[in-house]
Amino acid sequence: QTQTQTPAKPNVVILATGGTIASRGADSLALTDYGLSKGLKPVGIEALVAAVPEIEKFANITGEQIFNVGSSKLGIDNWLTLAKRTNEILASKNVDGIVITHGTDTLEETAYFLNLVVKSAKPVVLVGSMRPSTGMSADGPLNLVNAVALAASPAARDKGVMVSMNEVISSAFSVTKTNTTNVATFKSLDGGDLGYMQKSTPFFVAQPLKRHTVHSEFDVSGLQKLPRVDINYTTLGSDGVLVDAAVAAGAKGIVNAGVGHANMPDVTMQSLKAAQQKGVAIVVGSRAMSGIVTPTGQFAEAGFVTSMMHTTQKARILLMLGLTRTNDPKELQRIFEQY
Ligand SMILES: NC(=O)C[C@H](N)C(=O)O
Repeated sequence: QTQTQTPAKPNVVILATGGTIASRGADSLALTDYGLSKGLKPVGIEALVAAVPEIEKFANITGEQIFNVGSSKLGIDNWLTLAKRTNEILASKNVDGIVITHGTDTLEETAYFLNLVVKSAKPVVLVGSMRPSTGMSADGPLNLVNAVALAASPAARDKGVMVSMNEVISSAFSVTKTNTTNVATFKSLDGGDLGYMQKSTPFFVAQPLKRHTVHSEFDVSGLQKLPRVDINYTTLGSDGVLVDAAVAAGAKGIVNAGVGHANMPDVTMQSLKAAQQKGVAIVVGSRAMSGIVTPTGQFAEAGFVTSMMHTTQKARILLMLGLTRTNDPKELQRIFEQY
């Protein structure tokens, strides 16, 4: 008599950090006012998992509550804790992938940070929801099922940190939140989407070409903090007052969100040059949502680093990590071109 062995299910850990996916509203139509601001305690990881027994189909699940806050309340200390715990979990032979539930407001930032500091090729998937768990047509349950299915899939290995929302798979490098409340809020800028989730199966169409995870030189394992980096937002008629304030506050780096191909008023340029004289690393980027800022003209002459294809919020993260290794503008420019 022969026995056919069913292949063992993958093991996926869900690390829960909070956000709308873990929030409750007063009623099913409370889609923008919910959660702690309404005095309603968040849902814990056990309840999140219990609400979607379908995930058992794809993986054996272990849940862990690491934080339970809205993502606008997270700080750099949370990032370091999350990165260290993620690396610990992924180092285990018994873990095949990880899902991180997260508020959507800063989800792209945490995804990109982890994309640079996770030391594993195993799938890492960030997921959230736009509607609270109690909301009508809540998007959290299907998002969570798809995220687990993606993290359990061997096809998702070595794709860098991914975001799985609304049946789309995005890379940490490209993804950004584009709408305050709509469930289709996450869009991929330069680089495009990685693929789709359909029937809870990943269908990839692309893979990231930028350095990430096991291909990254950044390591936060011994770090307790990151260098302060501030962003200055440029508008018609803006000046350098906030750049000067950032220097006074102890910034080690400043990302200027310029207009167009990183352009800015002359007074802003003067403040950035003065900051550079004091040893502050300057990255010039653009408030435009896509495109490249290459090192040309006045910025190259000033020895500023250019943001390449990073939005300013991601340029800030890359500069924070870059500054843990060097403050040589040439090396930082190399980093902005490779990641
Ligand atoms: N949809 C969400 O998750 C938004 C929420 N305010 C958060 O980022 O925590």
